[in-house]
Amino acid sequence: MNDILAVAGLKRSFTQGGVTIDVLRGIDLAVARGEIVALLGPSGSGKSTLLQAVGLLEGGFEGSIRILDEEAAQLSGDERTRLRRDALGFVYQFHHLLPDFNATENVMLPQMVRDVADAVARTRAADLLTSLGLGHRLDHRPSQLSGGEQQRVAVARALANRPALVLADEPTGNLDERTADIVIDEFIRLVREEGSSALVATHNERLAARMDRVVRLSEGVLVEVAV
Ligand SMILES: Nc1ncnc2c1ncn2[C@@H]1O[C@H](COP(=O)(O)OP(=O)(O)OP(=O)(O)O)[C@@H](O)[C@H]1O
Repeated sequence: MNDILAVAGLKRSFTQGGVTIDVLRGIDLAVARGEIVALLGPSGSGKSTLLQAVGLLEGGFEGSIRILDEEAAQLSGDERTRLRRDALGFVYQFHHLLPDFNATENVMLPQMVRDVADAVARTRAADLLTSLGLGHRLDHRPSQLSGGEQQRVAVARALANRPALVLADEPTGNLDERTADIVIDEFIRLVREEGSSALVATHNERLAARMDRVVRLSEGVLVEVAV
């Protein structure tokens, strides 16, 4: 079984003020080991909703989500947390780095949660940051970094625990075009080097075309897009 992620018949609706919107109407999606898949779709089409379900951050959906062959619906809360911590990495539009910690410490943190020894976590953090061109910024706090640098630290943090799958929600949405290109290329390179896989939500077709495969979320279902 080579799929890191297998989603089948995934549905999610929201009801507010007596009105129900069917955001996900039956999503089928597989991400193979080593594959980088772009998830395209206009604002409000449900990209974040899908990533939150796959990231085991939200319940309330119908259908099947299998990560590394484990069916999410059959797991207890603790088991879901364990699977999320061990198998998934996250990058968001805003970096969400801790302001009082420097770049190295921010990348060490997810490793500390998994009881990785301090020295090992520090070396891993420095290696990742150096690979992303931040070897001269290891001791800088987020406020002392540019937007592109902050986002690269967030990428390093997402990969720190060697996740099988990285979920990225508009990872370059806050960056100018040129910086976005650089960060997404670095992201793709590092995911490949690390032997990880990724599902990347974006509304940017140009960035999507750099990935292995593109799917588009439209009217609550996914359609494959030729690139
Ligand atoms: N908790 C919630 N309660 C009610 N409606 C919600 C909730 N979360 C999302 N929605 C609705 O679901 C739809 C999809 O939202 P979602 O954030 O997944 O879209 P998106 O494609 O990620 O958009 P964007 O590109 O703007 O981030 C929207 O119409 C939104 O209003």
